[in-house]
Amino acid sequence: MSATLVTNIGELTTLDPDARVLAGAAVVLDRGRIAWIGHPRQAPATDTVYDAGGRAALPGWVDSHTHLMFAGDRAAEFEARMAGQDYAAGGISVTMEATRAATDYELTRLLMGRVAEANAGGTTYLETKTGYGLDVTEETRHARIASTIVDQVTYLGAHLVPPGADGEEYTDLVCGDMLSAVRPYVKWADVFCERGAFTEEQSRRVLTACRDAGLGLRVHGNQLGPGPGVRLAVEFGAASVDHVNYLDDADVAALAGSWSGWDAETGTGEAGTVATCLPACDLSTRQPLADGRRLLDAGVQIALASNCNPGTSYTSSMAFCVSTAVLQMRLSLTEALRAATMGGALALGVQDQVGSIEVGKRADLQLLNAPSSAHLAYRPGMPLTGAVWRAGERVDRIAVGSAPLA
Ligand SMILES: N=CN[C@@H](CCC(=O)O)C(=O)O
Ligand SMILES: [Zn+2]
Repeated sequence: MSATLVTNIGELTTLDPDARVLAGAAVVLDRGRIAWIGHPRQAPATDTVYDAGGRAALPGWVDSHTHLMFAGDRAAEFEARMAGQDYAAGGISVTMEATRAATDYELTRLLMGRVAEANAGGTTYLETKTGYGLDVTEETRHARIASTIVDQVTYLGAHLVPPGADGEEYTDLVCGDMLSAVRPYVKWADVFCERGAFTEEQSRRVLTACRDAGLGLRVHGNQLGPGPGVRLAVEFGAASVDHVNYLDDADVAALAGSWSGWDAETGTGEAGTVATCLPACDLSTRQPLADGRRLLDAGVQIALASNCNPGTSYTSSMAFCVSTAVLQMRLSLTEALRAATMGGALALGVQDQVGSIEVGKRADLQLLNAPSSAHLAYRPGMPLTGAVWRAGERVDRIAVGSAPLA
């Protein structure tokens, strides 16, 4: 792989610990890493030069919460919701049926198409979950396929008790044979702790078994109403709790307390539980937007993620999440950019590798078709992604769609 100089960058938002924003900068990408940052006139010689033409550059998005391993869609459910029906966890079983019926080839193609779409929108680091298999064979198949395509895979056997199964027996399976079978392919485990999905007691069993199996933990919590998800996540030292739409003062205090050993100035210390806000999902389910402002003001580290899935958030656009966070959640642009990059990296435990433009980190960056990153919120919905490099390679030019019609 040859070294590339990206030069004539109008505004370089590094999101490094000093929050440096450089005017008229250049970056060298070498062997998949960021090798140099500075003034174009001092740049070392490279094989390739890319003239950014005064465009803005920033780190690639880190999307720490997706459910990309699925077949089929649920447009009819979406339309019914827009006509007034509430979202219910039971819709997951519709996707389970379609996904179980898809071949390995079909699932691989669908997942690769979705990753390509995300890359083309500036996402360079992706987590995805299982959770539409819901039996030992299918959860394992989905985890195996996903592990060959995305950066990190999360085991979500505890997404829904499949139709016809007994909740307690199914929880035993999630904690037993299913966990053993998926274990080689996953780094994290998650549980949907919510009315209509898994109870506090069942969630506790899942988190205990998965922790004992050496997996890092995350929780879907407080999405559809107040509940024990946030409290459990903090108690178990989960890396993140995601959704966080309905929080009481004790939930916010627990999350803030988990960050007491963290130095926000330097971005070092003992990480707590990241609160992951999913604004695209909140809009698509007509839930109140997660109160990222309140969480930040309390000292909680937050992430923004797409939650791309066919039920509640069929978009992988992190730019859309960033504009919504600024326009509707009252985050500053810098707070939103940080949450969509370093916040996601923290939630995935890879803050030393990705999430900012710093020498030594993976060469993940995006150029905007705009002179400053403010345009992401200033011109919402516009096609602002210019060029995207992941580990030093361009990934924005793959013409592949995620939803083949035949
Ligand atoms: N809340 C649980 N899981 C997904 C929705 C999955 C679905 O409805 O298919 C979510 O994060 O929103
Ligand atoms: Zn989710």
